[in-house]
Amino acid sequence: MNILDKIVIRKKEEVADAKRLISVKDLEQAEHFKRTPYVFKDFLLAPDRTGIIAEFKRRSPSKGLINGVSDVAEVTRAYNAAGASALSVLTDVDFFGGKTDDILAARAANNIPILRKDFMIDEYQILEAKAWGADIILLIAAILTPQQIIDLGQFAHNLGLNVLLEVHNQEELERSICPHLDAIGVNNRNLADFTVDIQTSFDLVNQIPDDFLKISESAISDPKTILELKSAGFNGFLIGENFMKTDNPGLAIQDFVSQL
Ligand SMILES: O=P(O)(O)OC[C@@H](O)[C@@H](O)c1c[nH]c2ccccc12
Repeated sequence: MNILDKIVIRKKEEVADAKRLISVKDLEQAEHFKRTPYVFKDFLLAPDRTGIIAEFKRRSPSKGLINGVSDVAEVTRAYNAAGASALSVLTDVDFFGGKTDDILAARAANNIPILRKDFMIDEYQILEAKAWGADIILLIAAILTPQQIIDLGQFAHNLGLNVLLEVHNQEELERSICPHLDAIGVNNRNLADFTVDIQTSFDLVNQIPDDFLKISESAISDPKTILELKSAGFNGFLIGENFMKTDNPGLAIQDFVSQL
């Protein structure tokens, strides 16, 4: 069984447990549930922002522990100050070391869009995202049917949330594209076997219709790569490990941005 299958099996248990602990009604009564989410596009295309979606990531199945000490509010504030267009906060507990409180902490410290980075399989998780103050949810084509993508995308849109669809190849892109998406992300990492190749982004960019924001995800470690991806047509760049693996992720992004 590959890692993605394992994550989804565990995720189903996690969601079932969460549903027993906190009712939909409770989520809907959360303070953040009333706020109007930020619009992803406004920040991704803002001339005074970099297009970088900077990720807070403690660990991953491929790399193990990346950063066990940094504080989420402090790091995300520094990402924001350095010109990140949006923040990505991993909330998966067992495989990525996330905590549900991480989004609440990032939300309290920032006024730019936050992506709830998780393996979404159930509407309940979208309600959680809204209740925690997130603005964008991720739908991963590799773990969802086309119908699930339509249903979850529509559900998120009805709550005013933005939707980022993640694909890894042309087949996933073709079968998953639907109107209930705002952005399409090409993951340069194959989540089934962890191999990385930036070329995946260059190969797929022209297959993505222009009505969606185009985002290149993972394995970006060189400012030059951003310039190349930009000229190929990408609007956004999702970066985690390159910053989080350092002692000071906030300083790392500042240094990176100064080279753009
Ligand atoms: O740390 P990196 O290589 O910069 O990658 C960030 C982000 O793209 C990656 O964490 C990611 C992309 N898609 C995901 C889906 C689930 C969990 C994690 C991810």
